[in-house]
Amino acid sequence: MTSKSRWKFLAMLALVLVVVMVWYSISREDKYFELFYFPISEKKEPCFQGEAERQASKIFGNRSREQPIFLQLKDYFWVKTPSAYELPFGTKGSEDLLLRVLAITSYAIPDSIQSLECRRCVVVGNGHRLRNSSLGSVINKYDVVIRLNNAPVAGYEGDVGSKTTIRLFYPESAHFDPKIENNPDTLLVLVAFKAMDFHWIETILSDKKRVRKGFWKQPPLIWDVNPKQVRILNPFFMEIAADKLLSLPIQQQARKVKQKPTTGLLAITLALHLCDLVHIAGFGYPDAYNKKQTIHYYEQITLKSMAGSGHNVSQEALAIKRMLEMGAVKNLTYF
Ligand SMILES: CC(=O)N[C@H]1[C@H]([C@H](O)[C@H](O)CO)O[C@](OP(=O)(O)OC[C@H]2O[C@@H](n3ccc(N)nc3=O)[C@H](O)[C@@H]2O)(C(=O)O)C[C@@H]1O
Ligand SMILES: CC(=O)N[C@@H]1[C@@H](O)[C@H](O[C@@H]2O[C@H](CO)[C@H](O)[C@H](O)[C@H]2O)[C@@H](CO)O[C@H]1O
Repeated sequence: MTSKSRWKFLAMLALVLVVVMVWYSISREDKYFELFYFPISEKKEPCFQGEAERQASKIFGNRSREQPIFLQLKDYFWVKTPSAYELPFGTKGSEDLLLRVLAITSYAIPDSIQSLECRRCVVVGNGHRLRNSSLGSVINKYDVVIRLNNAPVAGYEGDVGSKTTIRLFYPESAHFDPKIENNPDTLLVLVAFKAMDFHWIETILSDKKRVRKGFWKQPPLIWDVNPKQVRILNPFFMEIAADKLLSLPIQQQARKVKQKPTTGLLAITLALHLCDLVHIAGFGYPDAYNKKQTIHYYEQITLKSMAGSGHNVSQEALAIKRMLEMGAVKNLTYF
């Protein structure tokens, strides 16, 4: 081989190598995107009865199958269901307050959900990734749309939809006018973190004397809702989200800032037990060094606002990635 043709040969070899490397990295990226973001088709995703429950048992074990989604009066009135943990992971010590709340609220899963052959659910996180996503009409097509805290819908319908089947909240995160951001039949599901949260909902619903102290932010004192639409989430789901997804210690009395799952991670845990198919949207925080990036789709606040909240967002991201990788949930936004 002359030196000229040797060079030609080497150049060809280098070119082939570059092509192979580019192809390999593109195909890997495709796989990555398929895992953490999946393209939305016009057709409804096929739904398989019991699929989410099968996935849930891999993550959370079989104990969760027997647990009611919402707390029931009979478990506290006729039998005194013992709980191993205090709020937010159990009801130990809060039974009397809880009993009064359960006497005026309901626990039933509405017929509109109960009668579905297969329950397609979407959990809408409050993340900035929903902004300009145009996912509104896609979100509205799910049978059950789960929203969190005071996340607005009015004015953001194009990106987040307008249907709200279930909204998780606690006193400090309750919207002051629940009629604006919900549908007439939205289930308002209280996530209790402390005994005062039960006291708050009782005084609001039975129009008793309000207590202002004991909250980290002033909750509504007048709240125009029908008690029949209020449910109390079984704290068992907080326990398993903390234990199985984040490996947090459940008994942690000595610690100053108690670590706990975010309401969104709790909602995914709930959905895996209530639904047959679980999709998520609007999850994911900016990197810690991204100090100016706003975190919500509806307001300008940064990660700094979450200091002292007791959440480990990087650990949560790993937990969500794990659920995406195993196919337990699918993501409508990127992750
Ligand atoms: C200041 C403060 O305490 N902020 C907390 C707020 C606040 O209390 C409410 O918005 C009411 O005003 O609530 C939280 O969360 P927040 O209401 O912000 O968001 C709801 C859930 O969406 C997911 N999320 C949000 C933003 C983002 N960039 N990525 C996300 O994945 C999370 O799973 C989150 O749970 C909460 O309840 O978890 C957690 C936040 O720490
Ligand atoms: C002891 C106490 O009240 N701690 C408060 C935290 O619960 C609260 O975190 C907030 O507590 C909520 C429950 O009440 C939710 O878990 C929410 O995700 C979380 O951010 C932070 C908010 O800045 O303020 C502290 O004083």
